[in-house]
Amino acid sequence: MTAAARIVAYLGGNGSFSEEACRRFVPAHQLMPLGDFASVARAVCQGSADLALLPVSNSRVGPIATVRHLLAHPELRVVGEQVLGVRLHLLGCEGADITTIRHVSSHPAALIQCAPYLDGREWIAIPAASTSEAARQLAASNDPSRAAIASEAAAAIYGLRVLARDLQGEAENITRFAIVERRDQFA
Ligand SMILES: O=C(O)C(=O)C[C@]1(C(=O)O)C=C[C@@H](O)C=C1
Repeated sequence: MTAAARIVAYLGGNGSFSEEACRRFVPAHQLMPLGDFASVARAVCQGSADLALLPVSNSRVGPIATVRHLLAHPELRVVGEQVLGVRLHLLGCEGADITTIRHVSSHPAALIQCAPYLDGREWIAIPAASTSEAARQLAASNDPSRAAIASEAAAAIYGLRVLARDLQGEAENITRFAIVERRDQFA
């Protein structure tokens, strides 16, 4: 990564794991949250962002196919990699507890990471654009039959309660992030 980079694009809004990765691994950069991985990659290709952080693989899920595909774009190059430990919690609104939940929403990668916890529960899993978006939508719905799987930071930001902690279980749950630049940026 070069010293000249200033704007970093990433998936999610406040409280996403990608945001946590940005704050840790590329601090002092201006954050540009976007709604999906393709928009993040496009922002770097088109020059509206100087770099991007994208999750490339997870210790439970394996490679994140969509992101691998985007990173094959000839205008992009990976300039660094960092790993983030991911702790996933079940969040609910006021009045919710484990017995009121019927639907659970999160990013598909997070839902897979929690499969051992979710298996055997008769909850309907609803994919969301990111863990933080699942938390934001839950807070807006204020519906005690719904839950989101997201970070502790997302619980605080969206005023949600943590109903159950560490759904990823005890084994290490690590997501590897790629730091990406436009290939010709400093040519
Ligand atoms: O949804 C988020 O919070 C993200 O940053 C995405 C993402 C991913 O796609 O792997 C990042 C880290 C975790 O593995 C779960 C979700």
